[in-house]
Amino acid sequence: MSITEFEYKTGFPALRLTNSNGSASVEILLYGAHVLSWTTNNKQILFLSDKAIFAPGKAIRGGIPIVWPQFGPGPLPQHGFARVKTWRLGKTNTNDDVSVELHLLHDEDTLKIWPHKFNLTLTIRLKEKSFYQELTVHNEDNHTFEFTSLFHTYFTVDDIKTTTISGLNNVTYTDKVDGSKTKTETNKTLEFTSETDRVYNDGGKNANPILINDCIQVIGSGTTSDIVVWNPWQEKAKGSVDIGEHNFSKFVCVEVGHVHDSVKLDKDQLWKGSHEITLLK
Ligand SMILES: O=P(O)(O)OC[C@H]1O[C@H](O)[C@H](O)[C@@H](O)[C@@H]1O
Repeated sequence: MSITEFEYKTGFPALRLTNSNGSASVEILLYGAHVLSWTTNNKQILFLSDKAIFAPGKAIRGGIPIVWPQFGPGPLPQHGFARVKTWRLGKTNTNDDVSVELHLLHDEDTLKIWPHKFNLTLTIRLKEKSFYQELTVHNEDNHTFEFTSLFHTYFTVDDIKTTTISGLNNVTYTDKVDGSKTKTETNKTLEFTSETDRVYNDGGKNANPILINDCIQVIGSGTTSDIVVWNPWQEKAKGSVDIGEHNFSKFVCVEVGHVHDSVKLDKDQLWKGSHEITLLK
């Protein structure tokens, strides 16, 4: 079991966590507390675009961006600022499962655009077949603040056209590619034939775990029970500088979080949200 510090590309301090027999590893940038890669059983689970842009202030296309304190468009930049800030390494543990804690504290720049004092801790834990992330939000201000939060995970798939997702049957969702209409999932298994951008409200309350291709299981916590499912499809991927037409079929985003409404966090209070991803076979 080890934790190694290294530099990713030029100027991006990074960490590599490896389990005891070397069969699983994860790579994390301090920039965005961004998980770039998770391999287990010699299989890369996450998708990272070959056109991803690594530059200060830019979001990285692929891996697991942390969406906080705002999901989607709004008064703040799209998906908030946590994914484009540099986090600080805190506690590490190599005794049981290998894990690290990363921290992000409010600063002059965040206070200018979001006038609330916060302290975020992201715990990342690697087990042999699974990977766990937990975000703790501490309200360090003297008033209540609100936020939405999401683990924006990009999963690598052989072909989006043959990809299936199960576990969402009967769950209500907002269809962002159909005028944000509210619908109920009628399919036992979700398949992809066109651009898909859906916010399943309280998806996680549904007792079923989410399964991607019957092989990867995704589970949120009680506080993170919404599931966003996204693939931009060919045209939008072509128009996106950091995706590219050739990449649209290679990934699906299955994102666990709390986005159907805002979390209201009182002063001095803590909020925790997590997800666990397991390779079943
Ligand atoms: O391009 P980004 O800002 O990273 O957002 C990528 C996607 O994130 C989520 O999945 C949203 O539901 C989509 O509407 C959005 O297009």
